[in-house]
Amino acid sequence: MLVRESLQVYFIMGSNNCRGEPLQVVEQALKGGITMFQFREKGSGAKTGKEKHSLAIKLKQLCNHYGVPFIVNDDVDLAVDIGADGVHVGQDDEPLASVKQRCPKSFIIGVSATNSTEAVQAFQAGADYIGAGPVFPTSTKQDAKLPIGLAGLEEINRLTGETPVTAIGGIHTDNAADAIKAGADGVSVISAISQAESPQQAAQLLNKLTAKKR
Ligand SMILES: Cc1ncsc1CCOP(=O)(O)O
Ligand SMILES: C=C1C=NC(C(F)(F)F)=NC1=N
Ligand SMILES: [Mg+2]
Repeated sequence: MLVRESLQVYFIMGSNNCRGEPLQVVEQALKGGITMFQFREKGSGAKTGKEKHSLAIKLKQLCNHYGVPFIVNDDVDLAVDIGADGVHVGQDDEPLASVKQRCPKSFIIGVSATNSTEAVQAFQAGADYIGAGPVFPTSTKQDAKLPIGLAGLEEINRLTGETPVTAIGGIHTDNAADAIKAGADGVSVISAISQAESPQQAAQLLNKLTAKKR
């Protein structure tokens, strides 16, 4: 499976990001055509321990059923333990080299970058993909840094060579195509799908807006 293709519509969610039942929201998003899913159980009201573990397993099974890669945010031990397809780590998490040592060779390992320096470091460390952002203002991540804008996204894409890049932060149907035009290989969203009236329709529309002209 090519990571670049899987990055087209990358839905990220935790139980505290959605109004409804997490499993129902993710199933709708899968039906709508998300191409990768990240379990990000973080922030106020997030589950922990056994509750988090069992939700992760249920969501992984759902993604497996739809043939969509299942990625765990931050929690490397959980990702390895439940047989996820990969893990996403931030700058202040464990360094990529040591994460790699603890994960199966087949793991997809993604790294966050909030500026060009971090993006180049991730590229040089051999990240399988880079999450560049926040591109636009977002209220979903409490400690999000200053938005880098489309110019910042373009610069990161210029500097990271062949490493796939996904744009994250305030991405919605009105700016998703701009992110692709700025060179991103795909978009990552939380609220655009998790807070949508119909997560399925939101996913469908984002899939259309991010399809690369062949
Ligand atoms: C996890 C994360 N990292 C940078 S911005 C962000 C939150 C994105 O949420 P939304 O898609 O609702 O703006
Ligand atoms: C903070 C994050 C930044 N980027 C990404 C992704 F979109 F997956 F690359 N996920 C995160 N959790
Ligand atoms: Mg690139």
